[in-house]
Amino acid sequence: MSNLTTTSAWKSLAEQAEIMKRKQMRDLFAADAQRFERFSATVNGILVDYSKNIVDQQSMDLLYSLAREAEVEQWRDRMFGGERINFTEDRAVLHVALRNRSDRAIMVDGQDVMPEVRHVLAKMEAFSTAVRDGTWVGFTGKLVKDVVNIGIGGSDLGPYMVTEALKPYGHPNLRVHFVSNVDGTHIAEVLKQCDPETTLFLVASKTFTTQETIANANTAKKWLLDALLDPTAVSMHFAALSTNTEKVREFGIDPENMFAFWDWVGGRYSLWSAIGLSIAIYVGMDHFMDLLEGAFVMDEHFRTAPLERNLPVTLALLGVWYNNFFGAQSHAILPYDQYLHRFPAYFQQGDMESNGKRVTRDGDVADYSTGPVIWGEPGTNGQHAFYQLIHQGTKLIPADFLAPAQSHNPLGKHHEILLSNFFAQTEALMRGKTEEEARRELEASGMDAKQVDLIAPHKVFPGNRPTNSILFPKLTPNTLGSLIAMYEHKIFVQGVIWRINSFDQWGVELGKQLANAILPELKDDQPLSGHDSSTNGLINHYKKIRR
Ligand SMILES: O=P(O)(O)OC[C@H]1O[C@@H](O)[C@@H](O)[C@@H](O)[C@@H]1O
Repeated sequence: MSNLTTTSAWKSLAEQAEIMKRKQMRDLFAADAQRFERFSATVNGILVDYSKNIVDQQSMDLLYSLAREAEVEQWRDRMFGGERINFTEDRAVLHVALRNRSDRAIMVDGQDVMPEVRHVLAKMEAFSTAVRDGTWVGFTGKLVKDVVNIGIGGSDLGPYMVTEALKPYGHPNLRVHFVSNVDGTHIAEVLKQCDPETTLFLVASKTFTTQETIANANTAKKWLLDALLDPTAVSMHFAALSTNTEKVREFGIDPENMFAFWDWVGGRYSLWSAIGLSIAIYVGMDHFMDLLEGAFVMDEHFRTAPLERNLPVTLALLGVWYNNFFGAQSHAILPYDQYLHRFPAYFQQGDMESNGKRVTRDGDVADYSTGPVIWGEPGTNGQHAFYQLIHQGTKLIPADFLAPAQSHNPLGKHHEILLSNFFAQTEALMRGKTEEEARRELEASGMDAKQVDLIAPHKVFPGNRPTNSILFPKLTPNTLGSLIAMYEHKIFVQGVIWRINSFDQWGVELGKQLANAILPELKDDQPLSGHDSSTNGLINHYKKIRR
């Protein structure tokens, strides 16, 4: 047995869960007029209402004890203190340093990293301002119109999500594009929209060795040079965002145009670093700094608030509650804001690459469930697609609903319609509809008794489906920064409780290794026999039909 499931907090939670499984949230609300006040909190203007969860005060108290027993506070302090908590890669975990807006030093190996952080921010400011105001021109003297970020995973998802989320703040004469997939279609379709004379490429790669990114960057370079015919043009149309100076130089990008970051910035936590240059160019450095500021406010809350009032901690514990005591396999993120349409995809990497682990810090295989499957789509689209299963299916799917009170596009009644759906969904998921209520409704519609018997069971909603509602005034850079940081710390806390290292990603390596072995085997049409029969069969079939 693992240490985790034998702790007293865990055992008490298991007993408590059995009690709570017999309760209905609608009864918990009826019994406690203060339930909303008790189970909601606001940080930096973001209201998180977690009252629509299958918990009572006793459940929450036990969850906070679990966090205490798991030493969440100590681990949090070790992260902020620059300790090498990512022990499998022997690295500190300091994305919080990137948005440290105070003058507090953040130390790694006895050295304050803040001067370097500020230096790169100043360089990003100078560069992004020059591109935005037209001081920076391309090889033929023309202004930049299209910025193409070439990167994948953490070097793509963050800047892509944020530039989509902050479109209302975007420069009117600049377009940003994101090329990630090694499928040539991705870059081909983007380049069709661009003119070599007015395009700036940002090659974003922490390692600068990622196969997809280097392939796309080489294609971009060729496309540029085929048009501009002079190798010196590269320095005016390419910048690199990376930790690997050597590889950047080898690729032919001017070190002047290199924006550095450090091994203590994980890929999926890197949008706050030089990887965010596309954000800074598109929305301007002031707004980028607001994004950092918002994250900093959440960092300070996470660092200093007692567990019982700590939002990331509370959200993490509720996730553990369903994941480990109610058998939930997934968690939905449902933004009622079209600008946040990439937010669920962003946290698919953020959460699943962090907590999709089965080996504990002690090297044992966990005998309990760890990170959930993260998924979601913006409301109201999701309502007309997969909410059926959330409402009436056999699976328990805890969900976060996010919405701004004010729209950037206040057209007619659109926003009220949107928000009425946001409020209605969590109410419906919590209350459900009893058989008696369903029957009464059908009878009132004039249906005869036989038909009512037939239809009523299908109209029953069991309810008791847990949700968090996250409501904020407006999707500003500052609020977005806080929201992202809130989820990052939630993931951190869960990783601590599950005793895993949330900061490595060895799980992506095996596929890379095998692809590298197969690539040379695809060169000629010789049939293969060295793999299993399925892999041989597929490759040999491909070789027959590829031309
Ligand atoms: O930024 P680079 O080094 O190109 O990595 C891009 C992505 O690669 C993947 O394999 C993962 O390891 C991700 O965490 C990472 O964000």
